[in-house]
Amino acid sequence: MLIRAFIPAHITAFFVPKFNENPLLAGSLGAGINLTKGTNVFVSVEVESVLEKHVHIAFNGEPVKRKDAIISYSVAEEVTPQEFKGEVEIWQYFDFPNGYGFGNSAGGALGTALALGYYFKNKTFLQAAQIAHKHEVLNKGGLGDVIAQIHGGIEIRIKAGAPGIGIVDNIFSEEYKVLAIPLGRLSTKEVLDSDIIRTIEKEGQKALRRLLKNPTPENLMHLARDFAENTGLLNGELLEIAKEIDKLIKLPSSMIMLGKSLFALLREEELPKVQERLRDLGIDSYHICGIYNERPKVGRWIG
Ligand SMILES: Nc1ncnc2c1ncn2[C@@H]1O[C@H](COP(=O)(O)OP(=O)(O)O)[C@@H](O)[C@H]1O
Ligand SMILES: CC(C)(COP(=O)(O)O)[C@@H](O)C(=O)O
Repeated sequence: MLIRAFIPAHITAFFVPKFNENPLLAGSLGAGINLTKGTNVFVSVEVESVLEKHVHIAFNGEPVKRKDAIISYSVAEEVTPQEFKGEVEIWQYFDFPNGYGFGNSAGGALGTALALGYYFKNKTFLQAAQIAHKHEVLNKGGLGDVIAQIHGGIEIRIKAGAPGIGIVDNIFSEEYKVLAIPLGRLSTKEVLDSDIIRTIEKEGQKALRRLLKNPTPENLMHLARDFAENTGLLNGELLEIAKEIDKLIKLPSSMIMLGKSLFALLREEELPKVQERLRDLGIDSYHICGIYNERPKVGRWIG
């Protein structure tokens, strides 16, 4: 039996890290957007063909070693029952590159947890999601991606913590397209461990306060851009490209936390001009997606 889980990519607009020794109480406040593109995880299980439990993970069809996918491996080992003997194969396919701020590590972890929970019927949705959150936080892959991904939509994290503990709200929105431009990697772990984190906390709190007073997608983009520039994370070439895009659309573009990537909310009619400009700038790898307003999907996969 093949199980498939779809987890939306999640882009963070701004955030306030909330560290805690208990990973279920750790997380983040902030806001972000779930996309119609993301991570598909396929799980197949073969029972009793071997004397022990074997877990294999592949990213986009290529097998990955345990140390390169420690988050998903840890999740798989915890969700698969201890006494289980057999082969567990986990195939993760990403629409966006790893490490560019699209929450791939969380998507892979959550997809793995939900698909295995579905197969073994040994966890509830929230129990599986908490295991994904725990390993994501312990390995500093992210803080608030998992809880944001299970809520969908344009989200505001108003109380930090794991799924079932933190609180996520949603902003009402008209039809917007999301332009996402992956331009480079930025290690989430390195940023979370660095000194910028103090400025991130201050700027993130300010943005959250202002967003809750005026909770619109338009305000979100203005606050995201202020956060990105005031923290100094958005600079150099990335900032130059953002300014080019801003000349063509109504709302400011901003930086995807935490990756060297940009995003913008735009109307269908604004697209052709932006696409033309991106072509002129020599940027051909960008994505246009919708906002994903549902919960992640998990179920039996037939063909
Ligand atoms: N699906 C996954 N499962 C486990 N680990 C992952 C997965 N995707 C990415 N990682 C790990 O996380 C690192 C990138 O983390 P992060 O910067 O949070 O990326 P992203 O912004 O895509 O979430 C990668 O270098 C890789 O080691
Ligand atoms: C911004 C970040 C801390 C990291 O995001 P990513 O690099 O996409 O895993 C996120 O998890 C959040 O809490 O908002």
